[in-house]
Amino acid sequence: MKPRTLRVQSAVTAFQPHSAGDCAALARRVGDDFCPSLVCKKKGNMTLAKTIVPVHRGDQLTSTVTDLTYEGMGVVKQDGYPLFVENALPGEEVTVQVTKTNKQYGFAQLVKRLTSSPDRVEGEFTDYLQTGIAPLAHLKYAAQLKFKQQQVEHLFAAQHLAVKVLPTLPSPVQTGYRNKAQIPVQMIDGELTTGFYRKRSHRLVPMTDFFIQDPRIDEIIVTVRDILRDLDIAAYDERTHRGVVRHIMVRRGRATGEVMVVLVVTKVVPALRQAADLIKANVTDLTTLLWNVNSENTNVILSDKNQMISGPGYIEDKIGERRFKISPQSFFQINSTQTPRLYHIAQELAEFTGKETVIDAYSGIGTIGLTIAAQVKHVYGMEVVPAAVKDAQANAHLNHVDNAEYTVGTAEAVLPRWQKAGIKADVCIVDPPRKGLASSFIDVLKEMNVPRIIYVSCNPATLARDLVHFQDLGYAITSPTQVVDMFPQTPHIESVTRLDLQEK
Ligand SMILES: C[S@@+](CC[C@H](N)C(=O)[O-])C[C@H]1O[C@@H](n2cnc3c(N)ncnc32)[C@H](O)[C@@H]1O
Repeated sequence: MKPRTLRVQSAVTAFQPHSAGDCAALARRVGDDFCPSLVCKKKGNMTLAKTIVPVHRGDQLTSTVTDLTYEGMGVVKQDGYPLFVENALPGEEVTVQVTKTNKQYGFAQLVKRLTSSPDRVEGEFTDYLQTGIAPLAHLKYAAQLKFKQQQVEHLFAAQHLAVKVLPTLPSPVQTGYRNKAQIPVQMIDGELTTGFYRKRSHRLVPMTDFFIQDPRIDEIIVTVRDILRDLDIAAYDERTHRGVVRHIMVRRGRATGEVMVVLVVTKVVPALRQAADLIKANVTDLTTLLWNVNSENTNVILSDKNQMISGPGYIEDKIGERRFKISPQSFFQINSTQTPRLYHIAQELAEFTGKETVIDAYSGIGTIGLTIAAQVKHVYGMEVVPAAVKDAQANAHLNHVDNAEYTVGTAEAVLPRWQKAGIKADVCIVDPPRKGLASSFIDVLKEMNVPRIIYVSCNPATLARDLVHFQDLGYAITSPTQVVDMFPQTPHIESVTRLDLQEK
């Protein structure tokens, strides 16, 4: 198809007669569904503007990138209609071709970069950008840190939250930092192939260097892949539901060097016995090997069915001076060099005196609670994954901590039980997953009059929502938000904020 070439800006003003397409552009500029032009209004012509898209698939346009989305894509606008473009940075002049349009926004592909941003890292990052492994790999690290701080500022401003956001704390290690990999496999040209899914798809981009993972983990994945290839063990095909291996998962303790290999399989076939022998012989630093049997038609990677093949079924790693047992299903912070710094910030903000009863909500394997246990009177933790709670209990023992206890259950179900039991907490540290806190959980914290909250967040959008809820209930945000870069080269944002219940 021959590309249509478009003008970049429409010159319509509020008083000029204009076409339906221009109505759409004007409406978008003021963020309304209807054309705001006085000419239209006079005529009573309230065009439903958002249904008109000013570009079509195949169109080419040349424009300046105005912004970077929270997913790290450049934004180019045609008459106010945003197009998202991979590998395009703010300030760069680009020619793009439209690949897809929706009502509110579209996607376009870079055809040519006419100017380069001073923040651009020279190099070829296409695989990382298109799979979403490292969507910010093309942005200099200092600019990544600024981008994350600004993302939080924008989200707070949108919720009218007057909270200062401190400059992002850089990660000591910016590539090769991930201590865990969950790598999908597919048959490509008859061979079991490792890689990563192209964004918004399950099409595998073949890959063996995963850039942000511990390089030893990358080596182990290739070793395991070659063993599976030699034994003709097929990758699972989610369209036909045939094949065996779905994912290769590897965890490696940064401080201990202990290695866990988990093959996620649909069924345990006889050839896996030989695979086990070869993995044990060739992964010389192997600590434990498991099969995780997942026969469901699902995007969830691990089932709860582990079959132990060798070793104890877990590895150990250290955060600061403490040692932690980590099972396959348990959450463990993936950036081991930055985790102690994140916890230290939370601890400093809490200003413990030794007399506090602390709730460690969303406690995982107990890493936060056990890190602070020596500075407080008692820790109560709750966590939804039973294996993680077992690990937390074992970790209390391992670290000679006798003032911490852990309960299985959702935070929103366990907290009301503790309220009924008369538990009085001085501080609650929350560290929820990306969906943030259940609103009923926040309500119960207020009913229990928990005076101080330390909010460790991995999603500033839900953080902003939850801070508004806390404020509405009488909490004040009493610290700036400290952004901590746990995920270099990616747009993921971790932060810590303190709130205090205000006296009436
Ligand atoms: C971001 S992790 C934090 C874990 C731990 N604080 C740490 O630093 O390692 C969130 C944890 O919340 C758990 N989780 C998810 N939803 C939950 C819920 N509704 N109630 C309790 N725990 C939940 C997850 O299994 C995970 O262990």
